[in-house]
Amino acid sequence: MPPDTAIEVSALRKHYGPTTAVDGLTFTVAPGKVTGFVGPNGAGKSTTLRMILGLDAPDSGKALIGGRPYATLRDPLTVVGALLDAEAVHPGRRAVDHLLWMAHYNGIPRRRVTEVLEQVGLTSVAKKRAGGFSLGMRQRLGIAAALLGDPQVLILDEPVNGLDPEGIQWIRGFLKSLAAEGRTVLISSHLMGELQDTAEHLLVIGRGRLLADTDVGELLATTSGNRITLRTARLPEAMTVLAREGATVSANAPGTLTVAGLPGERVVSLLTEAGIPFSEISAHRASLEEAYLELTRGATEFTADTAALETS
Ligand SMILES: Nc1ncnc2c1ncn2[C@@H]1O[C@H](COP(=O)(O)OP(=O)(O)OP(=O)(O)O)[C@@H](O)[C@H]1O
Repeated sequence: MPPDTAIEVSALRKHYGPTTAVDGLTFTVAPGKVTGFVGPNGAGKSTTLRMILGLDAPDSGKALIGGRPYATLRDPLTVVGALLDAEAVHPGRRAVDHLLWMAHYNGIPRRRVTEVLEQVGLTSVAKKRAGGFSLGMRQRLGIAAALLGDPQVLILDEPVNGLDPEGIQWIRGFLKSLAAEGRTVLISSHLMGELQDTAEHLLVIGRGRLLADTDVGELLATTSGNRITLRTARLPEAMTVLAREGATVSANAPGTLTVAGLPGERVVSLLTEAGIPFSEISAHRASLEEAYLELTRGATEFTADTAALETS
C-alpha cells in the first residue's frame, strides 16, 4: 500500500478535441523527496496536474491523493497545496489580504498567514499590493498560499520559471527542506536543467506518455555509461585512431572528445603510441540535459518505428 500522502496516477487519459493531451499515464509520487515532472512544452504536464487537483476531468483513468480523488477530500487545502499560476492573484489586493481571504474561506486559523509569509520571506512586503510584485515575489506568494493549510502534499507547476538566480536558489533549498520534512513535493518543468540539484526523482513525459520514472542518480549513472572525455587539439586524428579500434567517438565541444567502448588505459596507450597530445582525461559525467535528450531521442525512434509498423 502506498503511504497516505502519495500521489497515484493510473491509466490517466485526456483528449481536447483531436489533441491527445494525456495518453495513459501511470505513476506514483512518493513522500520525502522532490519529484520532478518534466517534458517539453505541450507534453501534458499541466493537464495531468489539473486532473490530479480535480480541476479537469479525465476521459478515463484515476488520479488519487492519499488514496482519494481530490473532489472527495474534506479539507483539501490541509491535504494538498498547489501553485498552478502565480498570476492568479488579484493585482489590487494586498498580499496579506489575499492569504487572509483564503484562510477565512477554508477555515484555516489567521496565525497561519503570518507563519507562511515568514516562511517564504514576504513579511516585509505583506501589506503591498500583489500587482506591484515581481514575478519572483508572486511565485513566493503562490507558494505561501499553497502552504496555508500545512499540507503534506505540494504540487507546483513550473515554480522556477522566470525566476532570477537568487530566486532559483531560494526555491531549490526551500522545496528540498519541505521534502526533508517528509512531504510529497511534485514540481513540473519544461527544462531538465532547472531540476538539476533539486529533484531526487524524475518523471519524464513526452506527448502525454511516460518516458521515464527514475531516480536522478541512477539516470545520470546510466547515461554516463562507461564513457570518458578528454581534451586534444588534434581532434580528427584522435577520432580516427580511436574509431579504428572500435570506439564510438564524438566531439561535443571544441577540443573535447567523448569516447565509448574502450577502457581508459587503452585510450591513453593508443593516443600515446600515435603521438597525439591530450589532457584532462576523465570518466564522463552526464548532465541531466544529456540524459533527457537520450530519453526523448529513444521515444522519437519508438514512435517512428511504431508508425512504420502500423502503416505496413
Ligand atoms: N483547455 C484546452 N483546450 C484545448 N487543448 C488543450 C487545453 N489544455 C491543453 N491543451 C493541449 O493539450 C496538450 C498538452 O498541454 P499541457 O498544457 O498539458 O502541456 P504542458 O506539458 O503543461 O506544456 P507547457 O510546458 O507548455 O505548459 C497541448 O497540445 C495543449 O495545446
